Amino acid sequence: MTDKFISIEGIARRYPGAGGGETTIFEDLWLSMKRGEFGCVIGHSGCGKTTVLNILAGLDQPSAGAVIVDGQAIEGTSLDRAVIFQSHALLPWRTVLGNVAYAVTSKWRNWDRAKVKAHAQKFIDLVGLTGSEHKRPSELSGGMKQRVGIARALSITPKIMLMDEPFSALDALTRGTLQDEVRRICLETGQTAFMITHDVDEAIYLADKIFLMTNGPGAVLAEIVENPLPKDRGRIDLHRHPLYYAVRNHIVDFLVSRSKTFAATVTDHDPRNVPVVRPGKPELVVAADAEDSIEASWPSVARPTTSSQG
Ligand SMILES: Nc1ncnc2c1ncn2[C@@H]1O[C@H](COP(=O)(O)OP(=O)(O)OP(=O)(O)O)[C@@H](O)[C@H]1O
Repeated sequence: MTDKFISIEGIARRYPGAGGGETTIFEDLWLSMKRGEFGCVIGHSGCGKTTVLNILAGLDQPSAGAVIVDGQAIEGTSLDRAVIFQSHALLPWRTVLGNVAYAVTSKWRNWDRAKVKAHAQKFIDLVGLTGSEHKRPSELSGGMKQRVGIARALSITPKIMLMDEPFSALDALTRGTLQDEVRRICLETGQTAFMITHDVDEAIYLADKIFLMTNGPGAVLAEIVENPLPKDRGRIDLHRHPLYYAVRNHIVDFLVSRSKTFAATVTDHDPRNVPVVRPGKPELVVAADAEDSIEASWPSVARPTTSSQG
């Protein structure tokens, strides 16, 4: 299937360097996602993850290349693409309801107050904040603020939800609960999501695809890991799945060693055909179209298989 809902096509980002030259953060980056997929980007600090997300959001422009979303090249920001940052960025003088309603009104300017309120309330309920509608951000915990950010993002029914380490400032318990919420909502609503994380387990729990970037400057998308765990995985027993360590070890090994040595050791890397890796999955899959038909046949652990993202 070649349904590219998001298509990042050969983007680069360069900045003026010291001494009049240029620093290339990343170059010739190609990446695609299907509608309803959850993608996570993993890579070391400075490789350009936030830059890629900002370009997708329309907050930054690539020095080369283009980004196509739902068949249209993106130009600037759009209510089709909602961003959730690490810091919640709520309006401090507005209540929970006021913050969400503000976003709703910016999308549907001709809606009357009752309609805006009912719509905002639906998303406040969805993220578990029923009863806190009239609290201001200063009266909320970090996790609650982030829930408001999620409700606000979802309330404008974006085509893509973009998240830049949304849970990294939260304690482990709250982070886990919010991961569960985001996963549930994305599965229930078919939301397409693109998220940056440094947390390997978070990526394995949430993502369908995990994009591995090498170290910058001059970073490249080295591999796309297709999550071999079943869709109905749970956070608590994730580590008990027979394929869990295969996928986890693969990603950790990339971060610990291959992300640093990639440029020197992989001489035939084709940025347009980045290897798609399925750790632990048997060597059955060749074409993306064939995947659905074999999806049910999870085996015991085998070695990783690769194809190309096409
Ligand atoms: N406006 C700018 N001018 C010059 N360099 C910049 C600018 N913005 C970002 N950079 C550089 O681009 C590189 C990539 O930054 P980016 O924030 O995208 O990395 P990241 O992978 O998200 O890092 P982290 O994991 O630490 O958040 C960094 O080296 C950063 O210093």
